[in-house]
Amino acid sequence: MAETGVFADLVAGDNTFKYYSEGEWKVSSSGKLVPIINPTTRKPQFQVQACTQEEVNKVMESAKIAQKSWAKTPLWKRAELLHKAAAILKDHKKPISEFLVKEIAKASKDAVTEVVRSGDLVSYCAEEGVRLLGEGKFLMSDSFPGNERTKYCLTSKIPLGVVLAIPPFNYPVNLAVSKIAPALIAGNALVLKPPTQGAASALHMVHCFHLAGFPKGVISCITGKGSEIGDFLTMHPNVNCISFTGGDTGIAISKKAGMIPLQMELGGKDACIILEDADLDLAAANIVKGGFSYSGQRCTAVKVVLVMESVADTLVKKVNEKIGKLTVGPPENDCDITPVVTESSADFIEGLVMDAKKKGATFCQEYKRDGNLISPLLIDNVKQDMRIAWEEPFGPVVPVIRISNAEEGIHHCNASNFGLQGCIFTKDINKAMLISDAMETGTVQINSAPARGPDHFPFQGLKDSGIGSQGVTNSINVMTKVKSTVINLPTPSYTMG
Ligand SMILES: NC(=O)C1=CN([C@@H]2O[C@H](COP(=O)(O)OP(=O)(O)OC[C@H]3O[C@@H](n4cnc5c(N)ncnc54)[C@H](OP(=O)(O)O)[C@@H]3O)[C@@H](O)[C@H]2O)C=CC1
Ligand SMILES: O=C(O)[C@H](O)COP(=O)(O)O
Repeated sequence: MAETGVFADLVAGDNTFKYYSEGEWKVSSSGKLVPIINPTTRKPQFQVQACTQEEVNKVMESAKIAQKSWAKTPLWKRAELLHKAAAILKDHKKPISEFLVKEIAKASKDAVTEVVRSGDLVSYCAEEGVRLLGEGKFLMSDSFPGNERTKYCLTSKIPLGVVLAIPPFNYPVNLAVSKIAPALIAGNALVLKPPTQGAASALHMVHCFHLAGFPKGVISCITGKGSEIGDFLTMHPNVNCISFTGGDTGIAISKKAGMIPLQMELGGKDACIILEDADLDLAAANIVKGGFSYSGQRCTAVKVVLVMESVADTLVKKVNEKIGKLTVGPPENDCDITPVVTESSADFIEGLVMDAKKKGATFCQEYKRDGNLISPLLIDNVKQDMRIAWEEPFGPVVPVIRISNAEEGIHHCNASNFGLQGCIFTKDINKAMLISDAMETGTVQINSAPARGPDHFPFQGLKDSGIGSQGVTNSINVMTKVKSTVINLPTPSYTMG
């Protein structure tokens, strides 16, 4: 593993890494380490520091101080540093991706893609920030009834202060930089709490920002179990904004957080509605890609297929043919289906599968599990009383519900407590638009599986799927607020024509 060379500073011992505070790599005074279990071997692979509350306080204090001078750093210089970090990150895609393979069992080629995509996101954000934050608004008072032109209002976007970023395990690098880059370009300081599974990759990514030369305290990284230090972090008085991606934890955080802006991207039960006129080959390919990439551990995975009864047999056959070609095995071998992240996650998935079996669903493949490795499974004839109709497996299992009209599909989608994305397969764009408008989700894809990317697209969930919107531009907006200065003139002044 990449323990030497450019990453030597963050190594605290054999497969053990430091946390990042005040521009330095440090060992926690707690003397405690948090193990990261390799999902494939189910044995401890790495260890990170279990940071203490005092260490969190120190990070927050230095972030607060550093932010003041960072906000006064010219925008072009902030962008320059981000471009530099992006380049360093991409240069080190190989070692960082190796950590992703070992700690979250992401297939090698997908792990490399995640790091490259992250570098691109950071650069794009630097560019977008320069344009977006370099502009303000100029309003004149006489457009509002009863006013003369005596007031000129100048607005600009200013940073919030300290942004706390908490990403989930499935994209520990990409979903971290999607919070870090917009926060930094906007002049905020950023404190990262990476997911425990994914912390080693995230720490190595943070080191790329260190190598780029960000001033001390502008970016920091606290490690430890969310269940132990999470509340202390999210309720810390120095935090001025929380950007969180993950599961129901986000709902709890939003109830506890103070009066600060929240950006929450939570779970999903993305529905895939297939109409009679759909291109079934295209639909089948997207169900397999959407439902099974990274073993279904994506918030945007296809999590329920709602297909018209008249084409259901043909569609299921086509999907099964493709599932039969998926490779199942370790991430090192670039298999399509790799072990799910934890044993408890595999147990949860198995619970959903067994419930469907007990209630009479049709299994298109035999259910197979070896440790955390679950073989891909399509479950047909799923009924409303089955848990898998409503809950997200976050694993390689896709339920199929047969419907007799589009309204049934829309109804099922909208009855969910989630509302992240959804998709429709049809050749009739007029029908697609009507269904899209009726679906209560943040995004609807027409003739493609749900997806967050490209990373500059808006990405948001309704209902329990989130608060606010992500995507490069929206994240910069969430992490800034508007400041106005009004020039009051003693007499009205009109520009001569
Ligand atoms: N909408 C979206 O964009 C996405 C949504 N998700 C959803 O996330 C879930 C799976 O991801 P997973 O990582 O397991 O999600 P979790 O909600 O369990 O964890 C997400 C992050 O929160 C941290 N955390 C845990 N407890 C607390 C706490 N009390 N306070 C603050 N932070 C805490 C975790 O740290 P630690 O690891 O140390 O526990 C981790 O960094 C699924 O439900 C999925 O749908 C996932 C990806 C994207
Ligand atoms: O966490 C997730 O699952 C992602 O936000 C989904 O991203 P993707 O659609 O680009 O895989």
